Amino acid sequence: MSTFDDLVDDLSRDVQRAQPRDVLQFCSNWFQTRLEEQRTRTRDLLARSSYSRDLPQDLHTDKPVKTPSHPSSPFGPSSNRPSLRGSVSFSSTSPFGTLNVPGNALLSDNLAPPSFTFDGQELPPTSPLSTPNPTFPPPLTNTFNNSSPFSNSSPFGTSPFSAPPDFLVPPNSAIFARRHSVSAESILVDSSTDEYLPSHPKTPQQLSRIKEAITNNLLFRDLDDEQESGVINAMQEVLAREGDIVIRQGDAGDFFYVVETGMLYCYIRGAPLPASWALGPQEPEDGSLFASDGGVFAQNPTNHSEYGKRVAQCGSGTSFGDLALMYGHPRAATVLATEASTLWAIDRITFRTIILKAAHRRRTMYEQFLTTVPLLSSLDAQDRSKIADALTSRVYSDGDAVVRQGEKGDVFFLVEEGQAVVTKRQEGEDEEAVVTTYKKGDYFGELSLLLSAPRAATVSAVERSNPAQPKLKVAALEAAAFARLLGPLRELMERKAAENYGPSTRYR
Ligand SMILES: Nc1ncnc2c1ncn2[C@@H]1O[C@@H]2COP(=O)(O)O[C@H]2[C@H]1O
Repeated sequence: MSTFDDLVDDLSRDVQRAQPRDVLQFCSNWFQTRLEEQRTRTRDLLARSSYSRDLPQDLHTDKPVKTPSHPSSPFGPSSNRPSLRGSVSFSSTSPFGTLNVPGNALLSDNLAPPSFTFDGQELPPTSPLSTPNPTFPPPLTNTFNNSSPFSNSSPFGTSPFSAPPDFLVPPNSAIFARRHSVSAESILVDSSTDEYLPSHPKTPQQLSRIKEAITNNLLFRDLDDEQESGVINAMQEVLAREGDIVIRQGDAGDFFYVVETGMLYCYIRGAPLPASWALGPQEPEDGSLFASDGGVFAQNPTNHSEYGKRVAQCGSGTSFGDLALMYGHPRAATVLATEASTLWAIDRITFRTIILKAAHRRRTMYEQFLTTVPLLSSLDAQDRSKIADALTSRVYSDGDAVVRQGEKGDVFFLVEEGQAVVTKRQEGEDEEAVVTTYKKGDYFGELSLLLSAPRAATVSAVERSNPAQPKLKVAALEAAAFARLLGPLRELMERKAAENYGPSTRYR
């Protein structure tokens, strides 16, 4: 098949899938994106390799246009995937598979790959946007290399799975790293607004179950009401049986999942992946949605004989499956239901056009704010982006305390809007005295984190004299993120503490 034929097939499939209102614009964007992606990949490969013979053939020159020997539908073959998966189909054989459609060009050029290790340890994949998993098992020792994820003995000859890097490059270190922030890598969000978003009607009971499941999920924190209902509308209830393989490592990303009930384990195995996996997800013969692992995991839950080492677990309220959709990589891990689980699946388009876009908007807003914070002026834009991704906003009513003297401190705050007042009770005194006030761009709450000591003062929202003034709004940074992201500013904060606070602080 010629490159032209491949392109037309892929475009047709994507037009059919996206059902754009403005078809011409969609096609124009589509080709433009493809062109940019191909050029980017060529540049990347050239940068990595001094020998052009290492480049995949399609990056040198297009294959000649051939007249099809038989008439075929411009919309190509339809997916034979089960219903859930069938709603977004992928070509597993085309080097221009649909992961590279407009809006899915997730990897931009000139990216410094994020750190793959943390505290000297290699870490399993964790989404920067997902709810942190408190029960994370021990760190994974990564055994991946940068060659194809699939076995070289692939029976598929020149299939893209055994070819040199393409858009389906094997997951690089980025995928496996604990991502401390989205901005460690560039994520291009979909610009198109005319994407067709699926809608699956829900009963009131289902709606309240979903609401409950997403309450503490960070991925949903940036959504306004309309966006949230768009996502909820698009969700499909999926029941996974014990032993079902919901996601298999190396497959293309199609859905993102929120766990309502149940438990799933994530496994990673070293490369090369079995050649048979290159065929993509196989439809289970018994007609069920997911293939089963046949109970193998029960024999050794921490080390699956086929899927590798257990690296994470996902219980109620958590989510998984976002990385491949965000970064355009193959699935970084296999996710297996260890008990009957109720999941809510969100398709790739909805995930990207609503959830990622909201996250992106939020990040831009924080990045802008952080440029106004004097404390952070020595940091570069990338460092500020990382901080932006770790922040969450909180708004306080007049008089409400953000932190109280004597309490344990595990959060650092930046004032986004409004004013705060600091009061402190000195030793031997009953009365609290006002010691200072804070305005936009100021920070507080660093002392207890720096000193591992209780809060040294109480910080509250001021009583506003004019209700038209903004309420106190602060951006909160959890202790772990504070240590990680503001570590370089420790000395500066200590010096400021010595200058600004009374003798009760150790820095004086
Ligand atoms: N005089 C002060 N003494 C101690 N903390 C102060 C003072 N003025 C402002 N603060 C801030 O109030 C915060 C209370 O929580 P932390 O002790 O974590 O960090 C403290 C400082 O950021």
